Amino acid sequence: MSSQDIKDNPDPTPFDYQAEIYQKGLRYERPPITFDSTKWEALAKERLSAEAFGYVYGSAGKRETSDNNLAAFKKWALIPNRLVDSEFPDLSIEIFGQKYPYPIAIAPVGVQRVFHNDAEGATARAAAHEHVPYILSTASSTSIEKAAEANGNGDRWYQLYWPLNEHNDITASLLKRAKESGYRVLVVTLDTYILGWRPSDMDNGYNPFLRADEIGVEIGFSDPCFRAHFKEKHGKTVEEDVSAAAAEWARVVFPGKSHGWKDIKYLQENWDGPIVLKGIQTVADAKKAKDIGVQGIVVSNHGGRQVDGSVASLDMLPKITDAVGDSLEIIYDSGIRSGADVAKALALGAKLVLVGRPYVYGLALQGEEGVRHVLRSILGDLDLTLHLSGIESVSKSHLNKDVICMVNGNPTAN
Ligand SMILES: Cc1cc2nc3c(=O)[nH]c(=O)nc-3n(C[C@H](O)[C@H](O)[C@H](O)COP(=O)(O)O)c2cc1C
Ligand SMILES: O=C(O)C(=O)c1ccccc1
Repeated sequence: MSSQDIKDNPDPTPFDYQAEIYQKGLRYERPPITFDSTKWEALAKERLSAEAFGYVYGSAGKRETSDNNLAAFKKWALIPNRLVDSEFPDLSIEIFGQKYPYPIAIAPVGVQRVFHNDAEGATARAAAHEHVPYILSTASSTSIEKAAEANGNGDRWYQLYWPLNEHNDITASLLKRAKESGYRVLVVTLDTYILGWRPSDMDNGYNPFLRADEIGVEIGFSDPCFRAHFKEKHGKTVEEDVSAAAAEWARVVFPGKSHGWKDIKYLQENWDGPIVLKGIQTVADAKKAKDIGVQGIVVSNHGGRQVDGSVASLDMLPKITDAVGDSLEIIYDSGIRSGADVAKALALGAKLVLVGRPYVYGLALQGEEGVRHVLRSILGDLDLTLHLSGIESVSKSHLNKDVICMVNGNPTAN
């Protein structure tokens, strides 16, 4: 066997991955990146510039929300059940009418050229290889079409940073491009109509989105409607003044003003497919999402990057699931760092969980292979965590109070 073993196996299960790692270990072959998920951040810090690391690691204000997100997972504990006569767990889920082998997806993350030259292309390829849905950010360094090409036969979703109504023509153009390039689900991010107060980026004077070297503006610069708008307003083409064009694109997608609930209708009229609202943190908003007729929500606080001093996203998950879980698909992000974290979010009501910063660290460390490593690590960890807890499938762990309890509190398991 060669070091190509894992790559040559077109469909290794997470368990195959673990077995091959130990076999290679017998031949003194060590994996290029650690399996200790708590170390990826520090390794990425060594690799990236201070600005780039500050950008991904950075959070709003004193990092309280970010810290709360991580601490919230420690308030819950899995409870292993014994003598459950079962095979390896079935990790598959069905969401929006499609079956997926695993309950995780790639969170939308902008400006990926900051982290690796292969940028979104690497992430989109890694996601397709690992059969994990890929979500492309509007703030990407790669166009909608090129990311789709890299993602190939993978399942892809498009995350919209939503221009105000006066720019509905640009919104319609982005949606049309996404549809034509095979993006299936529309994810509308509601919590970032302007960037939060982020001390690390401000200390570095660093906003990659404003940079004219096409780090986060590729989707705008390749959009015919945005190009026409820029020409009309500035009397020049995008290429004739890339700095002004980058600033204009930033104004269009981060206008500093939020839409209202009534505006969702426009998206429903212009997107033929499931719509998911990302950034929901209250039961009241979850109910509004349900009433307005979208298909899903992402319970998320943007990894604590927007509002400091706020509630952990995980703390809101059970409440929101109780209120709307039977009428909407509930997706979760903010603070997922390991397989056990995924298992906890599933038990507390999420159908699907988005992995954010960890895969960005993988991308920084080793491009496409690094992202694949992080996804396989989290999945392998999840697989064994469920199996060794006597949980036969992801669907059985969903909302199952027999597999999770609160530490130092209730509700406890039976
Ligand atoms: C560097 C970075 C860029 C991000 N860019 C976007 C984005 O363009 N669109 C979006 O909806 N969310 C974006 N997010 C938020 C993620 O989708 C996700 O909500 C967050 O990373 C979850 O928190 P966690 O990574 O701490 O688990 C970004 C997050 C990071 C770390
Ligand atoms: O940094 C972020 O959290 C984010 O959403 C974003 C905003 C602008 C450009 C790229 C990502």
